[in-house]
Amino acid sequence: MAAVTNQLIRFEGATLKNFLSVKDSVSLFKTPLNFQILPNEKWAILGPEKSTLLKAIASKYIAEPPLSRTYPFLHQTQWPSEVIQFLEFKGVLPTAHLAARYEFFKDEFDQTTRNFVLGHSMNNLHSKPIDYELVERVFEQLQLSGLEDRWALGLSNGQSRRARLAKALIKEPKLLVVDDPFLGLDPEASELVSGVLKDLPPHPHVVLGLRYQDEIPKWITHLAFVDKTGIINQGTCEELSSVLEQVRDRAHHWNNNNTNTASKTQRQSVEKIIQTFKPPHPDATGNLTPLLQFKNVSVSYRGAPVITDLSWEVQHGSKWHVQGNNGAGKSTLLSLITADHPQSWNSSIEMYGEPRRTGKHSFFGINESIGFSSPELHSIFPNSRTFYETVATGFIVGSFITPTDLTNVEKQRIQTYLESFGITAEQAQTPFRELSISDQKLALFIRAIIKNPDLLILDEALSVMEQARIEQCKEILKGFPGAVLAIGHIEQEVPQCDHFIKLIRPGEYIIGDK
Ligand SMILES: Nc1ncnc2c1ncn2[C@@H]1O[C@H](COP(=O)(O)OP(=O)(O)OP(=O)(O)O)[C@@H](O)[C@H]1O
Repeated sequence: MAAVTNQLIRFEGATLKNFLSVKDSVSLFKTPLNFQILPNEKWAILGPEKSTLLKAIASKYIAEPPLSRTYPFLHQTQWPSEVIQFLEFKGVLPTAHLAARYEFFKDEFDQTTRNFVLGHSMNNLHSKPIDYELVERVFEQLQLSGLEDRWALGLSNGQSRRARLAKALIKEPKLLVVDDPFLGLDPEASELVSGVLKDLPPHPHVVLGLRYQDEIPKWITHLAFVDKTGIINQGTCEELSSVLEQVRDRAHHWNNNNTNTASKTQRQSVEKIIQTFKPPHPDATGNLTPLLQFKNVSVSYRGAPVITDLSWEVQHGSKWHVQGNNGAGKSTLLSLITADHPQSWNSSIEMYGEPRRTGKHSFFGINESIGFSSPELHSIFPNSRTFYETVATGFIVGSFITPTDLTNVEKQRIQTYLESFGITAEQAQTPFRELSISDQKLALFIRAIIKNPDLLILDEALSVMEQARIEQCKEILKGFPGAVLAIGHIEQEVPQCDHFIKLIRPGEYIIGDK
């Protein structure tokens, strides 16, 4: 490799190891890494192992031999780990439990968005005092102005992602590594974040992690594709454009390409599971009461309305795309249904034709017939559960404890789903923390559907998955007889729906057919 002194980062025959892992002798990639980034280049890393390479770029893991990974652009007195910010978005800000976002006694425990962003910046990376001008600029650029005094945990998914980026930027890193920068962002917010990352001055340099199906920002100059073997392709966007097309095509035509995925017989077994679904019973007059009804429902936070006079009916088996920009109130709406929201105990909300009432209905009773997956759930799910255990927790409402008394039918049902997704026995026993983010989401998806719920809530449930996994989940949902409410900003990541509800602003909703 040519000796260029101002390289940003250089891997030369580097073998990476995770010294924290029990398998500490195993290298993370099968082949050594040879890779360099120059300061005028803007790289995006793609592929199933993108997060591993991004972490390696961000100075995580051990590189062997010791000088096989270097940061020539850094002053020798600076430790890479102190001047590099690695940002990954595993969902909203982690909380102790799901309902925490919506609780009212939060002030004494929580912090404002401003304090969250400033964090421990007094001890910032260069031990410099906070640059308040930079803070103001970053708040403005990321359109966080107006949210400074709001409770950080109450921020919507998209708002909290922008707040985390702000937090990283005001630490004035020299290198900013961002995995999945656009996930969960509405198209406007994606453009905003892309613009901010593009216009960052040479310091910090930026490296992005993207999925094959993502649109590559025009300002990205180079790409690297990574899988378990290591870097399989690297070069300029132009050089790799046809390879990228081929990869995208392969994923897109997953249904015609059965390698490494479910066989026809396995898919048939899943169909059999779904056929065990109990159909809804019509009343004495032959009418079917809607599964869910909202009758002029309103929600506000400290007087600020989020949902106003919403009336909406969800019929058994109907499939809905819940749409709206970041902060429009989609998660609030769904938390009303799952009774995670304090204002869920509201007689204007009816399920199976019965108005919600405290005393008559309980959180557990309500959720008996609901399955769900969301960014909130993803961020608090216990890391030590294996893939299999994660799915098994779906049989018990509101619990992350693995049931010890699964029936044979339940065990068989889990097995069938795992086989249908091509999950090997070894993967099934892998702890959640060691699964790729795509497979973590898959485990949560199967957990949501495992008990054949009457209502399946998929809040960005397919969003971080690899394309082939998304297609597999969509395929299963096509035959799913329960009702589905799906949130997703990218159409490709939303299952096939017949209806949509679009939240525009409080009091303004569009409800229609797709
Ligand atoms: N506990 C709370 N206190 C104050 N405001 C809140 C609280 N929870 C949510 N909000 C605000 O209500 C609005 C709606 O939030 P919600 O999470 O429902 O939006 P969303 O449509 O799901 O957004 P996203 O697409 O970003 O996930 C946001 O402005 C959010 O900041």
